[in-house]
Amino acid sequence: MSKKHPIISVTGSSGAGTSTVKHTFDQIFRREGIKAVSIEGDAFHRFNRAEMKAELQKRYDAGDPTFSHFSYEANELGELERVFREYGETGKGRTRHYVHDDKEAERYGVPPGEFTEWAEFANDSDLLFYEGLHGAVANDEVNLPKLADLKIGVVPVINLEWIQKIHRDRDSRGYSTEAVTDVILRRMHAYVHCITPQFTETDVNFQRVPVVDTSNPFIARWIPTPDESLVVIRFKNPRGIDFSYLTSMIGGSWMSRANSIVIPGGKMDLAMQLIFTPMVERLVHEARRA
Ligand SMILES: Nc1ncnc2c1ncn2[C@@H]1O[C@H](COP(=O)(O)OP(=O)(O)OP(=O)(O)O)[C@@H](O)[C@H]1O
Ligand SMILES: O=C(CO)[C@H](O)[C@H](O)COP(=O)(O)O
Repeated sequence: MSKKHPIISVTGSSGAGTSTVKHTFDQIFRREGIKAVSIEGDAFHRFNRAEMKAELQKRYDAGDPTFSHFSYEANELGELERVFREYGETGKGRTRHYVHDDKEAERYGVPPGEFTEWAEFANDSDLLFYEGLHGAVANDEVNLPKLADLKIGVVPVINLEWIQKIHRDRDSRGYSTEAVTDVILRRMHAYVHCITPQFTETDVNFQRVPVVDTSNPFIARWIPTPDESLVVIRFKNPRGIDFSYLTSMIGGSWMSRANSIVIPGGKMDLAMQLIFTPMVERLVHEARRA
């Protein structure tokens, strides 16, 4: 935990919607005049695309079919922890980008499947914002939840998560449905062992639940829209959360448990703004006084 240089960590599986949540935070930062530095989880992959392919084959040949980008060992989590710690202590740090597609290649000047060089953060930021696969990992080697001040989980129910991943990977990254299906299958072991445990560490989880039939996610023609879904929002520690304010401001919402509310899918952006604006303001206010 860092008072002077706070860290917000948004964690979700591939296709869960963490980039979409980042847009909402960008709006909060802009409106509140907050200077945030952002890092992407994919920057901390251990291998570039060609190296990863070779590593997968090597491990497969050695009898391990479970290795994937979700595995701890496929990522530089020690380096991520070092960046969190350094930022918390000094406000400094570094990151890079993993380039996924031609559009990003044009933007960063590096071919798809490669990393950019590491670059230092801009000076004088108010907070660090992480978005990716492993922002709340606590294992024998690292403890990221201890270093982050606000931890958020983005976890659609799994059929929806797969639909979102299939459509995003097909439309923007040029993969076939079959290729994405193979990746989903290969990642399942690490999904259970490395991804899901993080959502008991997070302070607030957002779980999008479709209210249309997604029983065969591999043939879904489009991603269920916000109007075709509900979102369950669960607070790890409900103390201090003004549920009656939230349910009165968010039309059609209700409490489903003492620490959870359910909102219409189209109100997710509004709910995030109502929930996180005061939390972010408090973090930055305390940091400026520290
Ligand atoms: N709340 C939502 N309502 C409707 N569609 C959504 C929602 N959240 C995400 N999506 C869609 O799901 C797809 C994946 O979302 P996004 O790119 O944000 O995932 P991600 O978690 O950042 O993935 P990755 O980490 O692999 O880049 C996108 O097509 C996005 O438009
Ligand atoms: O989104 C991902 C993980 O969060 C990607 O699957 C991972 O970054 C590998 O990317 P690519 O298939 O483009 O090499």
